[in-house]
Amino acid sequence: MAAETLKDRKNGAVPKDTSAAGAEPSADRTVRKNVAGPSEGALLAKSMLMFAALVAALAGVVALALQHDPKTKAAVVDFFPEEVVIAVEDATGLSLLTRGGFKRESKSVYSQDTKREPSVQFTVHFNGDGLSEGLSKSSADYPGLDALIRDACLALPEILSKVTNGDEKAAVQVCEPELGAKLFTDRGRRVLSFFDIEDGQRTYVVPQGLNFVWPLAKVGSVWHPDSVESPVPGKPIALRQLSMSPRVFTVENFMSPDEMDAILEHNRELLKPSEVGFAGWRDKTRTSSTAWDFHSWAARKVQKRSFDLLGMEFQSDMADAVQVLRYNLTEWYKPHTDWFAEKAYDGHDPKVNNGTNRFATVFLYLTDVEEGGHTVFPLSKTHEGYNGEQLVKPGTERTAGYIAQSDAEWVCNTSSTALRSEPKAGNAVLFYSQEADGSLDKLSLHGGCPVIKGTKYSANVWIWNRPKPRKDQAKDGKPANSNGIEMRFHNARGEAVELFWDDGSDKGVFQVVLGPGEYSPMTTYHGHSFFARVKGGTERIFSFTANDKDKGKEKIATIN
Ligand SMILES: O=C(O)CCC(=O)C(=O)O
Ligand SMILES: [Fe+2]
Repeated sequence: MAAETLKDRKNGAVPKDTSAAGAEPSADRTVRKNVAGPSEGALLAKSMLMFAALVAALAGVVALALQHDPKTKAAVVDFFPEEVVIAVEDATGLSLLTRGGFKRESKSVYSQDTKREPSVQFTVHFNGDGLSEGLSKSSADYPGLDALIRDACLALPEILSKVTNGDEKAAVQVCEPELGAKLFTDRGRRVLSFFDIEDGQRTYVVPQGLNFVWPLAKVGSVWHPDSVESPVPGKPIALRQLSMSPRVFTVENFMSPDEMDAILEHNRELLKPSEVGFAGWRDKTRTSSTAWDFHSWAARKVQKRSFDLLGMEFQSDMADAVQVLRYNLTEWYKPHTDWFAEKAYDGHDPKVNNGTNRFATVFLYLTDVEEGGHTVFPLSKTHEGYNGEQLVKPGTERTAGYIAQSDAEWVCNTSSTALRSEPKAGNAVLFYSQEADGSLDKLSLHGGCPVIKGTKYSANVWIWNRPKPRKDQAKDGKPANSNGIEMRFHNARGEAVELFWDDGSDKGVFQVVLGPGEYSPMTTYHGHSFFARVKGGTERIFSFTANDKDKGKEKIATIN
């Protein structure tokens, strides 16, 4: 079975070639102006654009300008292809005067002129952990940032051992900045030198192999990330924490009206029922319509902004195409996880052998919805307004991606206290499919509640923790969409069943849980066999082998 089969089932139509991403948008060139006064920074940035060589001269100019005070000296202390930092040394030591230019990509390098960095006090916490006290550090105690990162990372052995599954050798490696251990501020800025840290700030160490996740504060807290620029002047992007577990945030002011219009314009005519292959038939777990947007400038721009939001470098092979959705009246998407639990490709577990899976979803609200259409998180018990009620049947959370129909209906019901994120044009909801240590988060179960009034347009930006598996890594070696057999399994029994791909082993390869009456679409190939068991049972109650003669037909395999 190909990896795409699972995408088909979970998320609708699968594009033929996810690498066919089209023209890259022009890079979001962000002038960093948090340190310098805006006018100095902007001026400097302009100068640099014209002549990089001017940089050195500029430092001289600044130095000259300051000559009236004999105690001050200026020097270029940090020079990247796209950024310059000029520091002024005065009686109190080195203090930063100005910084301008564009995002840098290289590692921190220190000045040739002066190796001194500012002396700052700050705390270091582990990735994602906004709740502990953290380790108190002073830049003055370290010869450089790398030494600090290594030391702070290794000083958190208990958390570290979760990341490395207790492997001490691995712990030394994942804490090594040369190999990729990083430090971030509590505003999502990658720390490349001590200049990036403000006195008293919290910072987060991210071991090699992991990505930064937004640390948890108090539910209801709001902050403005440094990692991303607002597309709407005067309306800064704000992160509002909705839940601790799963890790969910509203992202306010994430898109401009022009961007939303452009995405809608580009995709309106392309929307098709979310499950492909069978004209006129809709899987009842997902009734929306879908279009995959590889090309529109706006989708690419918002996708890139989503990487910025997450503090990650944009990499096209770490994202799916933007998936645009339309929900008409009563349409919905039953709760599910966005990550792939099934072993459709080698290495679906991010914690094993550099595995990769979906890491985070930035779910875009492209229109307001008059009523309904909320994104619901049925397993959250850490949000405002939750009253302790039993939202889903006990045990559901042990079966990733499964929820009983009646529970799904209940959590969308306005009288339940489940966490629901309101669809509001221009906003997004950010949630993580993985925990800060790289494990898949079963509690990230979520769905789109039925639209009660109006139409909901929205879109998924999916970001993976590492480059996605190549199609030829699918378990059966068959590349995607290689002329497979499109079919559906139907559970006609009154109890939930588990479907397995028969790989010849006793256990088989788990595919999906089918509740009573449920269907699951599947792309498979001639000769491939499947079997089913009653959920939790051991006996095989059904078997099926795909046959090429079923190609192009509405093949349904009924489990009864
Ligand atoms: O429509 C929503 O609010 C959520 C949709 C969703 O979870 C998905 O498309 O994967
Ligand atoms: Fe989803």
